[in-house]
Amino acid sequence: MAPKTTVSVIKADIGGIPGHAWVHPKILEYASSRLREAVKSGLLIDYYVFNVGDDMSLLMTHTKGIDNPEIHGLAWSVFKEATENYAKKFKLYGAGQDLLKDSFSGNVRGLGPQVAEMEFEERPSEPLIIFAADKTEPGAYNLPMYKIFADPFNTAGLVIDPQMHGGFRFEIIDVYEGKVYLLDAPEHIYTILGLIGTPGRYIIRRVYRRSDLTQAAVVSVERLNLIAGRYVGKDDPVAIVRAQHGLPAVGEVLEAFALPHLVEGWMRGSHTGPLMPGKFVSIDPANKIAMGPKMTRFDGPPKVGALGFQLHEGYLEGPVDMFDDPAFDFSRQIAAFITDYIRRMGPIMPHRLPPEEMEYTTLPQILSTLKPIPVEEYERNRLKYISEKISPVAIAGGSTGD
Ligand SMILES: O=P(O)(O)OC[C@H]1O[C@](O)(COP(=O)(O)O)[C@@H](O)[C@@H]1O
Ligand SMILES: [Mg+2]
Repeated sequence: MAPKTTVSVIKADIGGIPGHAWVHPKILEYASSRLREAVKSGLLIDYYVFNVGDDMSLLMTHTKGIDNPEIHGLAWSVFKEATENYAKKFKLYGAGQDLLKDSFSGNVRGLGPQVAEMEFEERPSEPLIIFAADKTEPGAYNLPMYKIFADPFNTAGLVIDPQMHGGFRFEIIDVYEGKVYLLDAPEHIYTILGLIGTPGRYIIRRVYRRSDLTQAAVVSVERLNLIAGRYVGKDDPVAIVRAQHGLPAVGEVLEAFALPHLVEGWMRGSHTGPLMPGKFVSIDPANKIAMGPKMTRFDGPPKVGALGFQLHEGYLEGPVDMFDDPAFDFSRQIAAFITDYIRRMGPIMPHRLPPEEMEYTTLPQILSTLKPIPVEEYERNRLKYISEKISPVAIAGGSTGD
């Protein structure tokens, strides 16, 4: 059997410049130098460091398999030391934000960083697209993943290519209950949609070609708020998709991002907004660094970046910035238009998220200071209540400052 290659993407927000907009170039340089050493020592075959917004991703190739303590340990130490030596020193905003626990015990899952990893035997040619998004959550990939692997109006190959005609198997995780649903397209598409239409809870985590169980995609599914029990930013997710030769073509993978669908996240993790396909600002092949899109308007809008590679024996040829093309300018304009439109709703739902999703934000702290009056009691004494100089509702639990 041919040796297998593992592709790991581990990402964390360890501090932004300014605020939550971008990653400091020195942090990317530091991470690149650490991963270069890991190549020299033989732990990694190849790597690339990049960011989208304030999240830094470490793309690493090796032969150690998924969930490997040495690979996870390397990522953890890069994030930890970059936090200590750069983010804290420069007083970057939210230094160490995603490093939720102090002790590392072999795996970064559950500690804050997002992880997407896949181990596979390389095909004769292996195109890969790596996605990273900021100001949103793992369920943001539900709709594109569904389109790529189950929607013939997106992916012509589902109709035309005999290797794909048997469809794909979706692994969907319920992040609240810790349960997995395995469902097949096309037979179960209505059930799949019934689940993934709730992207905050049911997340497409892996996709397999049914004819031979080739894994085609993996998405990171860590939910920070569920780990931390409080608002610590959104779970800006990463994903890996393999393309071509019996899997969706590169263009079919990208097609799913042409219409900027609405996702949860954006400002304070509390708003719905369009997922804009973003362009990278610069690519530095010598240092293996790609500097990604910035978060600007209302800390967004939520953005996704896509880097394309050809993989060979673990080496990464590329990247190609896949959304840096006039074909996606129109998508960006649509996203800008939706941004402008939806922003006019201000703090009103559905622009602001529903109460269940606000549970982990700071809004409950504000609302809990109010002491509303029972309706009957109020109706009996309405004149007394309305004549009070300052609202008796706000005053009862301490002024909210309104
Ligand atoms: O840290 P603060 O000033 O309380 O602000 C909350 C911040 O949380 C965020 O939602 C964090 O975004 P990230 O999840 O990308 O870190 C920003 O939109 C916002 O600026
Ligand atoms: Mg972020």
